[in-house]
Amino acid sequence: MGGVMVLWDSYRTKTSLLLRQYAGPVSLPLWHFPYNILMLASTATILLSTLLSISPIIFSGSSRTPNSDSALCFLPTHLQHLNSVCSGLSFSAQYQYLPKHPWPDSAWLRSAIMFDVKGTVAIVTGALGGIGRVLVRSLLSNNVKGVALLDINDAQADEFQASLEKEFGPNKTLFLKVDVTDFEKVKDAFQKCVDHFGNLDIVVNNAGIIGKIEMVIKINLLATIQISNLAFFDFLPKYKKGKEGVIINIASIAGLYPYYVLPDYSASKHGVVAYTQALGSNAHYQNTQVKVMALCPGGTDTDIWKGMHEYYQQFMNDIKFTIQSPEIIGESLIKVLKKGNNGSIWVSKNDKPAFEFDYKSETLPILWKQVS
Ligand SMILES: NC(=O)C1=CN([C@@H]2O[C@H](COP(=O)(O)OP(=O)(O)OC[C@H]3O[C@@H](n4cnc5c(N)ncnc54)[C@H](O)[C@@H]3O)[C@@H](O)[C@H]2O)C=CC1
Ligand SMILES: CCCCCC(=O)CC\C=C/C=C/C=C/[C@@H](O)[C@@H](O)CCCC(=O)O
Repeated sequence: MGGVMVLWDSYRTKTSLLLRQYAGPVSLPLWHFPYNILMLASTATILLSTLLSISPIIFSGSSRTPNSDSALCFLPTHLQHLNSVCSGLSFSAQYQYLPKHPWPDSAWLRSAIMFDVKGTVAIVTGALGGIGRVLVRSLLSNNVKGVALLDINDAQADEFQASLEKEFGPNKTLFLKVDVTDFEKVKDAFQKCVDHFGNLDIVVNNAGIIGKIEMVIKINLLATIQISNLAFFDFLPKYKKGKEGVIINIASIAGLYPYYVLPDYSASKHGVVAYTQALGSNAHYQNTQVKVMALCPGGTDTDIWKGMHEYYQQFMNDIKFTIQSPEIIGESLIKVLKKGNNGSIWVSKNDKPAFEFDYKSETLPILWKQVS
């Protein structure tokens, strides 16, 4: 490979490994330098290599905290070269994330590398609930080919499908009555979805409850893991229409902070977040080209709150958080689908569109406030 490569990563071992395996004639391992120095070094590299007419390859390898310091920067004209190099590096997911800094960027570049929702097929679990309905509508307004609606409750399925048909045209949805804890039925539903729509690109694990502990763990955590595995290993790699498939797990901000009002629910959602980050590592991505991300809503106005045990009701007033309208979760889903890095965790609260969760800046101040 001809060119200049600049690598930075908080994980020195991985970076060294990559250098050993892939580095070109000139490589600059910069793991201990502050971000600003790295950016300067990268700028100089781009300028120099452009002068010398060679291709600069500049990327970070931070798979754990894909945030501002994991920016991947390159010149549009070198995209092809980058593509070929990155595909051999298991880093291809990283260039979904475009820099939050003044590197060359363009509408063309973004559209060339963002996940394209148009024409895809999605499965949404818990599709008839408050958030589920919004997710389905949002996918359809973004021109997906079809959505399979999975829910244990079929009471309003016909009515909901009829309203979708009126809004988005015929044959866009397939309702399947499925309990997500019944894995055989889930597998059957996945196959029916593929038979019906011809492919499968997006799986949204949204079904969730508060209630009896066993059911909370089974539905919120176990079923999310089982369905993600089914999608990740069996269905998405085989049936995705484009380069990538995507799994989005709907967790909660109660999966990011210990939510003492609902300890078991909070535990189940922490599990979902941890599982998402683990399966969403680039070591897995390189085998399947499937991204795994989580979206964590804040308190949202749906029927889930009705399932709350009366013991916990007494604490509700202790926690001051705004209850947002479910609508914002639809917009957030599309943002995460298009822009999310593999393994990234997103928050959507207080009626604001999703932002990527950064443990360093978000968790520590709140935990500090709670203990002091
Ligand atoms: N509403 C809120 O404040 C927040 C909700 N969430 C999460 O969002 C997701 C959706 O919740 P909401 O729409 O608020 O609740 P919801 O109660 O309105 O909807 C949940 C849907 O899941 C379905 N469902 C329940 N058990 C199922 C099973 N075993 N198999 C298949 N479907 C099943 C229900 O029939 C219902 O349609 C859940 O995972 C929840 O934990 C996360 C953060 C905040
Ligand atoms: C009855 C609960 C229904 C379950 C639906 C949810 O997922 C609720 C999640 C909503 C609120 C969680 C609040 C957690 C609050 C605290 O841990 C707090 O200290 C963190 C606040 C930080 C923030 O606003 O992001």
